[in-house]
Amino acid sequence: MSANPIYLGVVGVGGVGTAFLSQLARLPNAPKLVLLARSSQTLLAPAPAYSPAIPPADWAIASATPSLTKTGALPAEEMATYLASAPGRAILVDNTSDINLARSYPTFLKKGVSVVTPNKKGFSDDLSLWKEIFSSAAEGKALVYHESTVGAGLPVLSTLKDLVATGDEVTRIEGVFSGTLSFLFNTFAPASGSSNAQWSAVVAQAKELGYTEPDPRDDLNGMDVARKLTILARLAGLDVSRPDSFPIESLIPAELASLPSSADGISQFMTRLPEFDAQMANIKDAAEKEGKVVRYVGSIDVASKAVKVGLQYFDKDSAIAGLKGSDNIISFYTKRYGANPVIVQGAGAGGEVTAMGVSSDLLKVIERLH
Ligand SMILES: NC(=O)C1=CN([C@@H]2O[C@H](COP(=O)(O)OP(=O)(O)OC[C@H]3O[C@@H](n4cnc5c(N)ncnc54)[C@H](OP(=O)(O)O)[C@@H]3O)[C@@H](O)[C@H]2O)C=CC1
Ligand SMILES: N[C@@H](CC=O)C(=O)O
Ligand code: NA
Repeated sequence: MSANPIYLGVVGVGGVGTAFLSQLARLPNAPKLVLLARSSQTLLAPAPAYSPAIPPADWAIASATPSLTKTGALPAEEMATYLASAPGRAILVDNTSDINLARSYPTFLKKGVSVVTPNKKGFSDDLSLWKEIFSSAAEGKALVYHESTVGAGLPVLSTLKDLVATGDEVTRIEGVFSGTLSFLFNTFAPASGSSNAQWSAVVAQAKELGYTEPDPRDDLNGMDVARKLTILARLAGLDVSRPDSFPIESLIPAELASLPSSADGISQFMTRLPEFDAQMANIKDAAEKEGKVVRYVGSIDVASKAVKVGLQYFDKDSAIAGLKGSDNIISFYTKRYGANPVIVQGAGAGGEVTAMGVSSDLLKVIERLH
């Protein structure tokens, strides 16, 4: 451990959070884990010494550790104060998809607590929140990294930031931005061979594999892709006001659109989805009749400020049609690279690959805080 230890708070121990904790345990010179929280419970290393630290292990092991302070859910303000009062620089890792925690990033940042997260909500909601996050970071001399908000651990944001920072002009960004929707269409309507899989069964499989958002309707309604495009558009210099400020094609059957957003609503949705398998089969068949496959894609045209999210047909021998598993493919067209785009491709969802983006961001913050 270095002479100036860094203190870490981690919120969220689901698919990504658990994989992140196991990666944290293997990092050289890992920061001291002093706060670990899930929706209704919080573990703290006792102040004022912030010692003993919490072992970077899964929730069951960490919460069985003696000598930790255990409480219920802590308000974000209290977490920020606890981390900011540690005897060294502190970092919050938010592994939830909670909009309220994301709205509190400015509170952490103004107090000098850096933020690392795969949570898209803070960076894709109102433009005012985006601006407040970065002005608060400047005010608190803290850092913000969110690579896994687009393309999971794939180097999507770092590539775009490097292109922009070195004076290239990004003209267009396009591709497949959802690991879940990629997996669904690659499995349900493969470009080679055939599949008898029912849409609802593949949705259940994507949820089981940890590809979907905590609420899979956020993937199927196109909002997850819209949020990613909002983040990319903003980094490319466009002032997108909100993720619903452009048209988004939803794959949620109209009859299921008004189910509640609660856990019970998710379970009702998953139970009733098989009733609508024929609708998705029709979409697949319509593409097949033209000798093509259907895929869910997005694009940003920087000059016209047009952002599009929805279904499109592709030739079976195209790169997008040939994607496998949960792969994303993201093409950056720029002035410098001309007609041949910079392409980033690989798994775009899953606990381990998403946690990798969080862990590598954490390493960048640690390096830059010293
Ligand atoms: N899964 C993936 O492939 C990818 C995920 N992401 C993003 O990563 C984040 C996490 O996803 P994932 O791990 O799959 O989600 P999960 O649903 O598996 O886990 C979410 C975790 O957050 C906790 N949580 C939720 N709300 C709060 C809150 N208000 N306070 C404290 N803890 C809370 C939950 O607590 P509890 O355990 O008590 O329920 C749970 O531990 C999301 O923002 C997602 O968009 C990004 C890229 C890819
Ligand atoms: N649910 C998302 C997870 C990554 O952002 C997806 O499927 O792409
Ligand atoms: Na990424």
